[in-house]
Amino acid sequence: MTLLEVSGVSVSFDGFRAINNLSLQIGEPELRAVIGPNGAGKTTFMDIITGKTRPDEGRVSWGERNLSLLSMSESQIAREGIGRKFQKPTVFEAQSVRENLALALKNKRGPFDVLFYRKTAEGGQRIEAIAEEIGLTAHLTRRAGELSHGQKQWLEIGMLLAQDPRLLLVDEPAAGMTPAEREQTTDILKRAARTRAVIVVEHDMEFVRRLDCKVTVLHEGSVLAEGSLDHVTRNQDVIDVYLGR
Ligand SMILES: Nc1ncnc2c1ncn2[C@@H]1O[C@H](COP(=O)(O)OP(=O)(O)OP(=O)(O)O)[C@@H](O)[C@H]1O
Repeated sequence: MTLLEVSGVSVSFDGFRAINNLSLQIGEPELRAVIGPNGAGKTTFMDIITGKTRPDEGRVSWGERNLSLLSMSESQIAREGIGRKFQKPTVFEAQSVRENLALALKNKRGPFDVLFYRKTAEGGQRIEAIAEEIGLTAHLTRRAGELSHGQKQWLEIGMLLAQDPRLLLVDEPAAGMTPAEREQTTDILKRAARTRAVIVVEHDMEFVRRLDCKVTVLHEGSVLAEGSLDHVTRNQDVIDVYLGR
């Protein structure tokens, strides 16, 4: 089913159209990569979905009831189940990996989770399961500040997964990672996208290839091409504006 539908969205900053009549749909579950040259509008696109930037025109509808995200605040959107991973990891460095995950579980969206979360066996099991999912089982007792850059990124992805998002937005996860970390990151994102929608903005083509998913190429605030990576990289417009430079 379609989870997110962006249609005819435009936004200008000081007369410059950063997003120009943008339309795209994301399914549930789905893994989607969004690529495009600098200034194509990738960050602004995510800012619109999360409610940080309000478009001048268009619609953004969400879920089976086609709710308009444009009439919701940033925190309402987060409670709807839209999580965002920024480029820079923001984990609690002085706390252990386990404590970081426990904190994220405690702050889980939804009224019941906040009221009834206890240090229960179930909470412990969830932490173990998430640690397994992000490949940090062997590091649960370590201070987050001691982790490598890649491990911190995984921990933050784990903290977002603890909130059980329906849509996870991930901004340039490969940046600053070693090749081995990149490989593990693609595995984590692919696994996460089995049960939810995950949108990954990424410049690294090798990384996008390994994600092995549908790709949307943005250019000047609109969709230039969409399809498999092979399909879009054969597109002459994509070669001209993005790949051939
Ligand atoms: N708040 C703002 N005020 C003015 N201009 C902005 C603002 N936000 C974005 N822009 C402009 O809108 C255009 C799109 O920017 P955006 O950051 O969305 O592109 P991007 O595809 O994420 O680029 P990059 O790959 O460099 O991160 C750019 O020309 C940028 O300078």
